Amino acid sequence: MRVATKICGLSTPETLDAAIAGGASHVGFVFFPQSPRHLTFDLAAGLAACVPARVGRVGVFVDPDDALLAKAIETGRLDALQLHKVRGERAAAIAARFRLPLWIAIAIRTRADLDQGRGWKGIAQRLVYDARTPAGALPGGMGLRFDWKLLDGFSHPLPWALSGGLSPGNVADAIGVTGARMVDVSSGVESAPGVKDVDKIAAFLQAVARS
Ligand SMILES: O=C(O)c1ccccc1NCC(=O)[C@H](O)[C@H](O)COP(=O)(O)O
Repeated sequence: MRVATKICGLSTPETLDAAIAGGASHVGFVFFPQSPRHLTFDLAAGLAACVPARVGRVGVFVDPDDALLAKAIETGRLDALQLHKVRGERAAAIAARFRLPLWIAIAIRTRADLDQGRGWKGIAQRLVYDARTPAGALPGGMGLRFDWKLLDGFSHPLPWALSGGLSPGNVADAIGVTGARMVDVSSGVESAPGVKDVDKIAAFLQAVARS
């Protein structure tokens, strides 16, 4: 079965088209003003209108309030919400109010970090294993990877995606080592922070399709 791929942090029609044409299963729209990939609601609306029904639109948020979520869901026509730095109770309230699948980002540095995933059963639909970033840095999109061997033998409580520091050059290895059925990339398909590169997107998706 083909490995699903989310290309995250898209912000132009050309790079969105490259992701869709290359076979991405999901595209990620970031709603976090501190990020170089942050989308205005107008931009999100324009991009969302170009995404076919077979491709999922995932909104990426850092501890968002309801007003941001409501506007982003409406303009970005979101199919799922990826949440960073959100506690269980708050996430449950978001799920109850907005009735969309939750993808929870788990920041990984040690094997013990993986265990946090167990608390999300019954609240989230997917875990996104990403590398823990330094204090004060963005919680994602930093091109940092964790030790994939930490996933060896781990019994995953939920469907999961592998994220953090993936690139066209290492994604096949990453899939081979971890057995991931879904991968997520942002800076590995950029030429500068926030600037996606159509050739890198195509190369990444080709590498995934070959694995
Ligand atoms: O991408 C961002 O700017 C971002 C900002 C704040 C929270 C999350 C963010 N991205 C989340 C993602 O899903 C990225 O694809 C993931 O962290 C992997 O990024 P990278 O290591 O650059 O491939």
